[in-house]
Amino acid sequence: MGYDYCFVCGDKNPHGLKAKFNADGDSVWASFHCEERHIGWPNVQHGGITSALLDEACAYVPLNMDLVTVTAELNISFKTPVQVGETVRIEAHPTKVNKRLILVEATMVNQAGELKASAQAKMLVLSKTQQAAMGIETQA
Ligand SMILES: CCCCCCCCCCCCCCCC(=O)SCCNC(=O)CCNC(=O)[C@H](O)C(C)(C)COP(=O)(O)OP(=O)(O)OC[C@H]1O[C@@H](n2cnc3c(N)ncnc32)[C@H](O)[C@@H]1OP(=O)(O)O
Repeated sequence: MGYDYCFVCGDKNPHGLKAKFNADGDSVWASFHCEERHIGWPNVQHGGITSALLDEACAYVPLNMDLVTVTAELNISFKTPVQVGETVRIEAHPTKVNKRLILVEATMVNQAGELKASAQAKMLVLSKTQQAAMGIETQA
C-alpha cells in the first residue's frame, strides 16, 4: 500500500512523513516516530502533522476496500500532546459503508496505550470520471 509522492506515505517525497500503512482485516495501522522537525510548540508534535496522519489512515480504510476516496469531512480531537521522541500507532476502521460515503474512525496512541488524538472522517468515493478529472491514476 503506498503512493510515491504522497506527503504522508510516499517513499519518494523528500519532505514527506514516510508512514507505512498496513492492513489488518478491514482496519489499517501505521507507526510514526515524532522528531524535532515535526513540532509546532517546542517539543510538541504539530497538530497539522497529527491531523495529516489521522486523515491518511482514514483514506487507507477505503483503499483497503479498493475504493478511491477523498476526505469530505474530518473531525479531530487532540487529547494529549505527542512529544518529540514518542512513537505512536495510528489505527483506523470503517464504522459505516454506504455506496458513496464511508464513515471512518481513527485513533493515535503512544506505546503506553495513552490516547493522543482521535478522528472521525467522511470519505467520499470518487467515480472514475472524478478520479480522471483530479489526475488520480488507478490500476486498470
Ligand atoms: C488510486 C491509486 C492507488 C494508490 C494507493 C496509495 C494511495 C495513497 C494516497 C492516499 C492519499 C490520501 C490523502 C488523504 C485524503 C485527503 O486528504 S483527500 C484531499 C482533501 N479532500 C478534498 O480535496 C476533497 C474536496 N472535495 C471534493 O472534491 C468534493 O466536494 C467531493 C467530496 C468529491 C464531493 O463532490 P461531489 O461528488 O460533486 O459531491 P456532490 O455531488 O455534491 O455529492 C455527492 C454525494 O455526496 C454527499 N456529500 C458530499 N459532501 C458531503 C459531506 N461533506 N458529508 C456528507 N455527504 C457529502 C452528497 O450529499 C451527495 O449525496 P447523494 O445526493 O448522492 O446521496
